[in-house]
Amino acid sequence: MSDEKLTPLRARIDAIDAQILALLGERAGVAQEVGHIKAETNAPVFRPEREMQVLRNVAERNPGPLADGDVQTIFREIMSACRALEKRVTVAYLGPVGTFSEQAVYQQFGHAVDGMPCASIDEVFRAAEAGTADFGVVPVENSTEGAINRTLDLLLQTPLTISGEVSLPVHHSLMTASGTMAGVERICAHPQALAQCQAWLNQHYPAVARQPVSSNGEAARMAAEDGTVAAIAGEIAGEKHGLQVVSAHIQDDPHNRTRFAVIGRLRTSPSGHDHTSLVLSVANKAGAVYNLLAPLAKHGVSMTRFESRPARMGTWEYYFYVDVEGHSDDERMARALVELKENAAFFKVLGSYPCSL
Ligand SMILES: C=C(O[C@@H]1C=C(C(=O)O)C=C[C@H]1O)C(=O)O
Repeated sequence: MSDEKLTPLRARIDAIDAQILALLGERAGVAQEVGHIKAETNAPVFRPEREMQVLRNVAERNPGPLADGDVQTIFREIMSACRALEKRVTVAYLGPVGTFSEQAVYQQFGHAVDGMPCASIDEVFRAAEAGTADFGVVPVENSTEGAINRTLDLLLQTPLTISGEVSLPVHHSLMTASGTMAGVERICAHPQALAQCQAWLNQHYPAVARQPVSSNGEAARMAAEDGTVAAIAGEIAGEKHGLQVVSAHIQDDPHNRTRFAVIGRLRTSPSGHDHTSLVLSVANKAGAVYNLLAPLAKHGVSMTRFESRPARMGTWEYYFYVDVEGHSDDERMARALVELKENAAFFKVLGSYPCSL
């Protein structure tokens, strides 16, 4: 390769980088000014609806050849760093480090945040409720395995609201310290991950014992210390513990995704493309659910999710977790919600938030 040809191109890249750097500095200065105004009025630093609008804008204006998703990743980090100049937010998540929940934190907030790994979903709620963390990130549903019931139960009681959602592709790998399955006696992972890889495991390692553990991160940690253990986890968790991949993408559904909720005290304003999450319940009689949901159809509000959970207090039969398109401040939605509330024995708006990218 001739450096003669590369040298002038590299000089151009250096000159462009200098311009980018100067503009980044200018942008950060403006963000600091925003920060001062927010501090005077005690306004929230993190504005998910505004950040989502910026990300949608850059995808729309992207001249190429960079992919929209890559440009958005860059701008997410720019906003994260700018926001950290106003105030660094602390975000609790289901740990340990290296979990998909941690990835979801970075997907929503960028890397200029203080992550707070918690031992359980309950602890994430507690940290956000007590104010030790500004926000929490909890898994809500998986496309293969369905609802994360503990999260649904805790959402019912919490005074927090959902201020954002994150949808992550979840790819699992089988990993060991050596990169081979020689000497492996058990395959460890979180029960959800074992379930998501069930058919693949039955086909490839039917004779190896499967052991559910508290998280995939914990499985990766065990595999790093013990040559008889193989872990199923995301490759980031494997890298953190120095594991090598035996087989990649072993989840039964190649489109496997997990949806996470961002919980906090912040009531997110409309972004123009939002979801609203509700919990409802009705007395157990014929046609009750049909009547309950009628206001949505009447006001043209589309439902994107309907999930039921048995009520364990005895008063009502089921709680319905319903997601609809739009923001609770939208006129049509506000009218539908008033009527829904009249029909419901239990009614709670969990929050309105921008749809994930
Ligand atoms: C600068 C602001 O504060 C934060 C940082 C943003 C950014 O860097 O673009 C956007 C929204 C906020 O989370 C703002 O509210 O506009």
